[in-house]
Amino acid sequence: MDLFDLLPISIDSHILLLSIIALILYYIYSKHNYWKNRGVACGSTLRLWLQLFGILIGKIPFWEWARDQYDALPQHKFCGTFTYGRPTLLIRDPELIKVCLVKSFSSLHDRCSEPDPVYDQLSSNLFQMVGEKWHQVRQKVAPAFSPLKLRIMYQTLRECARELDLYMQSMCAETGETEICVKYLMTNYTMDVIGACAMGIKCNAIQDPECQFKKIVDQMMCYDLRRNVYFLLEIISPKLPRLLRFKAIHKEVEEFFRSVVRDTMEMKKRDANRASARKDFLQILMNLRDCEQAATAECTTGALEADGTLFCEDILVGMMSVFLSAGFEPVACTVTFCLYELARHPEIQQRLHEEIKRVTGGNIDDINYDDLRKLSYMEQVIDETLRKYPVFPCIERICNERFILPETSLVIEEGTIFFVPTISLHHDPRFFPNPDEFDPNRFAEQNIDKIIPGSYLPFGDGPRCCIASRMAIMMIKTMLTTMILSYNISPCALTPERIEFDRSRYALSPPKAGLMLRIQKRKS
Ligand code: HEM
Repeated sequence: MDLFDLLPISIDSHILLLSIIALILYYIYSKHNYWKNRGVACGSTLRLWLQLFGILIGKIPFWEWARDQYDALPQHKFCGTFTYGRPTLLIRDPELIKVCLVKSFSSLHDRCSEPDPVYDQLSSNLFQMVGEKWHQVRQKVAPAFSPLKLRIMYQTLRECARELDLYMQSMCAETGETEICVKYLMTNYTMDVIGACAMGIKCNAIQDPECQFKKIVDQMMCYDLRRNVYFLLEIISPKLPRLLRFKAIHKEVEEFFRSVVRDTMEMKKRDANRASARKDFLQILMNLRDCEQAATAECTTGALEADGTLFCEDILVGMMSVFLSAGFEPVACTVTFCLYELARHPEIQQRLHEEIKRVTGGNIDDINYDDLRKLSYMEQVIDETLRKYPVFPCIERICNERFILPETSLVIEEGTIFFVPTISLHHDPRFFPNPDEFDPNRFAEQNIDKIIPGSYLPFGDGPRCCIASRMAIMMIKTMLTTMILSYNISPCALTPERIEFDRSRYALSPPKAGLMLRIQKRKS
């Protein structure tokens, strides 16, 4: 009796099984040689594939995989790896990162996942768009984030901040203090802000934390098996998910967004003539769509092709979904991390409080847009928070044409993925000495020149960087001013010594169980 006789399958099945295993091993081996044959350093293949399996089943977050690859080959400027079957170049050198993201943009202008408007309606968004269409949409949408537009938007932020303050006052009403899950509080508040700025809708997440809107947006930022399988299929071949009719997003999420955007557009049309109508992003996109429709009606042979409409309903829905999901989590997480560090560093919090008091005159209702710009120490604190906790921990690009990696003779094939592990750069002692220490002084005027270009990338770099970085900083500043001017933040018995990140999120996120801090009303 041999080993095979013990197994409950036939000899044909054994041969099939062994052939499949042999094929997989051959595939892995041949992939490993891909970089070796090109003279590019590459880490252990077995470890890499085990990690990728861990990502697929949701046990390892992507950023941990990238960090591991970065640490494996410390003496190299870049190293070869694989994202499932796709050759991937992980860049470790700040100068080369700058070159790739900025100078070589024409060869590296897209991210890995392509939109498929027919099959996945939420994918028609700025984050996923590729090529010329991305370029045109970005150009048209960028003015919505100009300082002038932000100044108008600031009024909406202040209204939301007032609600946050009222909520905090009610929490501290009895004893003057409370212990609160700041992640939960900031997530709800950010949802209200993003809902109001993006679509002019009142989510009321602070008052009603169970609101459906928040649940849906929250779901979009979570790793789950469905998403990971989709990602795997897409990396094997971008057309594969479509062929298999497999979607990354649950149908209910897509339908929810579509109906919210449709209803809000209807409401806006009805309110169009009212002076109080809000100037939110949806309104800006609707105006762009109206201009486009008018231009197409006047001139059918214009710059846009017959099927090249930029602002159709799918794009409006997709853009709203990305503004909500890309905006909500990073802002909420950054403020949570910041409050945690301020609680642990009372001297930094004190200096920040003094600055806010000096700049604003101490009255929360008097804080205006220009005051925010004068808060230079707060900027240092935010920069350091984003250094220690880069909520977007990796930047990715896909090579859209064969090109030679600058300053090398390495030919990069079309379809190769480029990975920049921001989290590793921000924690590399070569660029940031004592990286675990929270030290806003790194970003003080006299030290700013010591930061090596390409080593600090919280908002990415080059033409494809975060379109809303100024808006994000304005939101974070508004939240911090509201909290720090009137409340003292300190650790409580449940505050952890070290933060364990939530491994089920795309973004670097505080622990799933929450992050508890003590909040006391200040006396003056
Ligand atoms: C602390 C807050 C935020 C951080 C740290 C952050 C960071 C980033 C990063 C790293 C990227 C990728 C950049 C690259 O690939 O080079 C990105 C892209 C993007 N972000 Fe943000 N972001 C934040 C807030 C927001 C907000 C509030 C919105 C919208 C309301 C937003 C909308 C976008 C969009 C649409 C893109 C894609 C841009 C494009 O491909 O053209 N982000 N963000």
